[in-house]
Amino acid sequence: MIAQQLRDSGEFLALTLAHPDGLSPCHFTLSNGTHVEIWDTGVIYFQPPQYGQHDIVLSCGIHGNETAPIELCADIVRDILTEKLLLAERLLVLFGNPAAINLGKREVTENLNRLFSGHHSKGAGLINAERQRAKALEIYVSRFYQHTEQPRQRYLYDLHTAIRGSRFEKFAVYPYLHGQPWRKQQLEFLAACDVHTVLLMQSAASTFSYYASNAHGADAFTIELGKVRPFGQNDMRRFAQANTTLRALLTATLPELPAFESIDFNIYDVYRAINKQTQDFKLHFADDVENFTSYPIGTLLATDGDIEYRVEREGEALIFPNAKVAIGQRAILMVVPKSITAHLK
Ligand SMILES: O=C(O)CCC(=O)N[C@@H](CCC(=O)O)C(=O)O
Ligand SMILES: [Zn+2]
Repeated sequence: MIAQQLRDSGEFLALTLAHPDGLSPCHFTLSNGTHVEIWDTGVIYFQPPQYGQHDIVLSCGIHGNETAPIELCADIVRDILTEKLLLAERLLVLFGNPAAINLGKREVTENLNRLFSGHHSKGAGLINAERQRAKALEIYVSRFYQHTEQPRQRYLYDLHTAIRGSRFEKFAVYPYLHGQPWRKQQLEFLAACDVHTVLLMQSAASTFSYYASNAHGADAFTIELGKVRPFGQNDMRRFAQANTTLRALLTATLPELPAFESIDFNIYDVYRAINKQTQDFKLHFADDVENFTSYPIGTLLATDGDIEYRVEREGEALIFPNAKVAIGQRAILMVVPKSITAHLK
């Protein structure tokens, strides 16, 4: 019944949103031979009869109000289920937080993207749906990657949108690699997605992309596609290149990509994170100040009780400023331009 519905309509997102708290596993095979398994609400696995060397996880809706990537992934899933897109790689698609998507909110109780790498079970433990979901998503990603002993290339692209506008509308966060070189080929792939701005994290994080990178050796990124808008209000033409390039990866039709040239990129080092320590945390710039804005050295950025945070370095720019985060969490990332011709592989 569900299988037939999905084959006809391809509406896995609608099915997910109708069952935000869980969906019984089921599986079926499309007439083109692609095997489909639903592992849970928002969790769908595809295995084509012949597949290449790439194990690809596409995730979206880790934050419920970041709708452009949800629309993009829902379209890809629909096209696979209705056999318009002939998959050539193993693929796991995740709609991260269905209950938050239904509410049109970033989170229900807690920020899901701060709960990975076991953070879901720290402190009070698995006390809410987001903590349980983070743990379940880790299990699904592990199951997907551990399918075979043979070495395969693992990817995870976690698609988001930023709360604010951004001077560079599309950008990626490259998780901390613990001193390993950044991958040129992945930067070329991002450029093909029309993502030319990359932030290099310098420390471990509790995000989904860091988890996939660190725990599974995946090439993993958080990719920001524009600004938060309600469903139906996204100009998807702005993400057409990301859509086309991801589909080319899935169908093994990616053309040879232009070679990495540092001139094509804005690369930034994440130089420091400012964490909120008290309820008095306050930003000293307007809500419409965009990501990547920089101010002269000494400018007051934020106060937290008696603590003042000022611009420390020439060219330092602000990313993801948000005074509403929970105490203890990052309220701004500060980045500085970097040249990375060395330390690439
Ligand atoms: O615009 C914002 O303030 C947040 C947008 C967003 O959700 N970004 C991710 C980035 C994750 C990472 O650092 O890799 C997040 O904050 O979870
Ligand atoms: Zn997000």
